[in-house]
Amino acid sequence: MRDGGRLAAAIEVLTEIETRHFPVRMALKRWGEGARYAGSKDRAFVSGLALDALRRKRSLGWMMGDDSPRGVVLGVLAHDWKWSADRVAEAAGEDHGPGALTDAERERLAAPRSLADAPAPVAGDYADWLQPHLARALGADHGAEMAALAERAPVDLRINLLKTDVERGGKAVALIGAEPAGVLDTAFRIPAPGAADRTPSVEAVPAFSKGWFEVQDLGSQIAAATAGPIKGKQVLDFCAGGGGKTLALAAAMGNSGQIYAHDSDARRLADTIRRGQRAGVRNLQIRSPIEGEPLKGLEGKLDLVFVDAPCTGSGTWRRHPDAKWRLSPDQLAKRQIEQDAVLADASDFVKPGGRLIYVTCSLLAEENEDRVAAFVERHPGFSVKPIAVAGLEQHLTPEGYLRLTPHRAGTDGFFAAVIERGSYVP
Ligand SMILES: C[S@@+](CC[C@H](N)C(=O)[O-])C[C@H]1O[C@@H](n2cnc3c(N)ncnc32)[C@H](O)[C@@H]1O
Repeated sequence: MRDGGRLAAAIEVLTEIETRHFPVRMALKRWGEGARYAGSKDRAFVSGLALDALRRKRSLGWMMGDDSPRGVVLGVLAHDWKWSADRVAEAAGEDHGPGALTDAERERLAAPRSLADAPAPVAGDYADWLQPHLARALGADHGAEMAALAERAPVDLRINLLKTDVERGGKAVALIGAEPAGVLDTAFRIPAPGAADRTPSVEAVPAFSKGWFEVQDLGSQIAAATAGPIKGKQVLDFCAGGGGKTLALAAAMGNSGQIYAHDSDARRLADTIRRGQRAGVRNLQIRSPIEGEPLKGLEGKLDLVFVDAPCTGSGTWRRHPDAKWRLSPDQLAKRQIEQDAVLADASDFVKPGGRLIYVTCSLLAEENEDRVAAFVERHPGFSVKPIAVAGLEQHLTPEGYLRLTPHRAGTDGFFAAVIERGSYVP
């Protein structure tokens, strides 16, 4: 495909998302199915362009004086991808392109409106209603944090110590451009690809098939690391989903003790079995809701119950930029109700003296500190225990919670709190 056709395709995908409310992955899939002539480079170009447009929809719309899919796509090319105005004009005017530039578009490409005059939610690319929530959670940094959240994300890898060591694993992932990510020895990073470039297909390398590494955001790896030393322990991953944290916890356990993976959605656990086998995990039991009462008998028995709670995912908007435009105040309120319920349910399984770890990939205090406060208020037998894991100090709040944000930590946004159950049982 020539560039003009690729631009037109990205505009078509964004229009489908706007008018039919499709998630971006589905809109891209539908376009791809109808575009058999498109090669892998074309697909990477179109998806990169559509995702970048979603990341900076409001700020680029402001700069271009046009927040339609076409206006924002032209804005990405000129202001993010740094194409010259002539190159944009040439591509737009090609056969199968989105149509020649208007005089107003040429003018805005050459002299965009200044973001210094834009309201904070426009400059920071988020919905107006989120302003007080983000200002509360991120304080004076919130402009820089939202700018970082509108960037492309790197690909982070976790070396799996059940199958290899950091040295051998590190050499294997160096072949796909990964370098140590910092914070954890086992974390490696492939920088985000630029403009129309593709991320290397990490799952195609032999070391991946051998289970030597997992693809996992550094923030998610650090959230799992808040568990500290857990060799030989009884651990329940209460919201295990596809198993990202389960596998990280299992690696820390070194196949000693027992890890149970549970989720209220049985379909989400299906992948966890396969992933656990590839990763060499031998102490994993899947507790699926298909079994009726999957956790019966574990009440009050676990050393650690890990709750990777359902949340707005506001910390992951670099990877899922369409989700930030779908989030509504109603959904935020609904997630909080679910979080209170899930914490209360999970707490039944913590043994006296054991720990509950509450994690979200949200930046919002309403889903984080507020939920922990509400839980300990209703459960007097539990109290917050400041996280004390070596190497994580710089990412802790004064209360001892983990708070990761894209600008400060270079990760997805994550929150974690350790809550201890008192050892006295009346
Ligand atoms: C953030 S995701 C988990 C991601 C997963 N831990 C990982 O690292 O890949 C939250 C999960 O919570 C599950 N969930 C929602 N409500 C639940 C409940 N009441 N009990 C258990 N799991 C629940 C969802 O099905 C979803 O898989």
